[in-house]
Amino acid sequence: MLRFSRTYATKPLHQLKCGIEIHTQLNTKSKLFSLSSNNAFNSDPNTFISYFDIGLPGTQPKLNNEALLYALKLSKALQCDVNLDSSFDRKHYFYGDQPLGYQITQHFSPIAKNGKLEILPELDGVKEPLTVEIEQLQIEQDTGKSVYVTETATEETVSKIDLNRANLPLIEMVTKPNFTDSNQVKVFIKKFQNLVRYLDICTGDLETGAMRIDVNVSVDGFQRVELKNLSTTSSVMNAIKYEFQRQVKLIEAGRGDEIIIETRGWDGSKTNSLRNKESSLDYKYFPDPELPHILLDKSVMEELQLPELPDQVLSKLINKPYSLSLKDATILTYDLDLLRYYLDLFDLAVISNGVKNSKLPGNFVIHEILGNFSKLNMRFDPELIPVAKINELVQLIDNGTISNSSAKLLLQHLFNNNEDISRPLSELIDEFDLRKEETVDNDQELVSVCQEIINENEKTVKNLKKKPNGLKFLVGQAMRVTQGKVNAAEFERVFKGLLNVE
Ligand SMILES: Nc1ncnc2c1ncn2[C@@H]1O[C@H](COP(=O)(O)OP(=O)(O)OP(=O)(O)O)[C@@H](O)[C@H]1O
Ligand SMILES: [Mg+2]
Ligand SMILES: [Mg+2]
Repeated sequence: MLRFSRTYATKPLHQLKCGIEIHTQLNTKSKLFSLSSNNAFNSDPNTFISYFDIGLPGTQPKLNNEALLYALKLSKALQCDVNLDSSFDRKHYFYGDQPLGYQITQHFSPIAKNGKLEILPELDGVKEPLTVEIEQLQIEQDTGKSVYVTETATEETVSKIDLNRANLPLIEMVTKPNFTDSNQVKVFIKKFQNLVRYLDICTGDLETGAMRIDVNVSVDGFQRVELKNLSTTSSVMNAIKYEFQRQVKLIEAGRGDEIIIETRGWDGSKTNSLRNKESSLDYKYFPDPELPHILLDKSVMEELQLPELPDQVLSKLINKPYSLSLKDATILTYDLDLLRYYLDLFDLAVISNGVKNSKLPGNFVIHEILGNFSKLNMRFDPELIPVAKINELVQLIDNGTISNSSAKLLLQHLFNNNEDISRPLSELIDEFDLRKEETVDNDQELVSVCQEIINENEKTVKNLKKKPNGLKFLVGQAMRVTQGKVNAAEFERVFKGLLNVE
């Protein structure tokens, strides 16, 4: 018989270690070192370029202060030590999409170091807390794009170059290798994405390349491998899992030394070597003589104001007066438009108009409104259903004019017949006969409806002890009979009384 000691059985056999690098493209008005517009996404190739962007001799870089401001905002949000004297360096390599022959980056003296981002059980739904240490932030230029096209006439593959992206501002953020499982990486990416959106410095989208992630993976202290071309969070996760397994197999076969420092790509199902250490370039870094140092006064960081950040918003939402579940609060923080809509509704309905059931705004926005948008296959759009309308609806439920289910029907109607948005709700309520009837409000009436349903569903009633879900079925029947004019909770109460169940 096999015996495992307690520690042996619970300790993972192999230790994963991961550090990540994220390139964040800043949504400034102009490029990093020129005045061409930073608005090139989806436009014709080579239409957003200046002489400097394409590397014409004699042109000189001038730092865009807006990009610097964005970098400082991110540094502050990540609690970094900001460097009061940072500078730019040239990283040399030859490639068609890099016309200068070098990339301007911050190699020797980056803008910020030693930050952190906390992953917390109470806000991020993880089991263990994790402090992700930020090694550094550096400001650098983006490169152009190479596009490979096969000409139909000659069947020759040619490489075309689009320099719209050249010289766009990027921040490279490098974490320490603090991650020990892929889920932590996923949570971190989501958190970072949300952070840059709240700071309004980047769209945070991976699909468009506005955010690009490289992951470094090592196992049991062997060499690290860098993974590139990861354009979705799921490809990041899958690539880490695949690479972990690949390295574990080598280690278990006693071939751990074959794991070499290299860059590997992800093709959707496996990682493939792109370049190894021997072929890695010597970038011959040296300080850019054309760019002055960035000299900052200490007071700049103290005076820099940040907007409310995602973690602060999340804590606000799960506490009074909102008291949302972590899950619902998280959904709201992922979409700034939806968050504003919810807060406006809560303000109007609960704070200004005294709606007693403070759960109604959350239930309507997160479940009903989002549900209707997703049925229509649409992104949330606050224009389609004005918040004032939902405020009215919520009040009508709260003061007992209509039931919850009638309100949901009404909302669905407004989604499907958007022209009715301008009609008063009272008119629609009368038209569809949704007003709660006084007689139905009366317990006697409810009892007789429920009794009839009990008589018609003997089997469900008999099995109720074994299958308590049967109660929901009975309530559903009663709702159907009364066309949703009575709340489900009312019926549940009467059924429980008549059937003597808890
Ligand atoms: N043993 C390790 N296992 C996994 N990751 C590691 C390990 N050691 C370092 N890393 C990670 O590797 C990354 C190194 O990034 P950094 O930008 O400093 O250098 P680089 O990858 O060599 O340069 P480049 O920017 O040219 O890719 C960091 O995210 C760091 O956390
Ligand atoms: Mg790297
Ligand atoms: Mg790097």
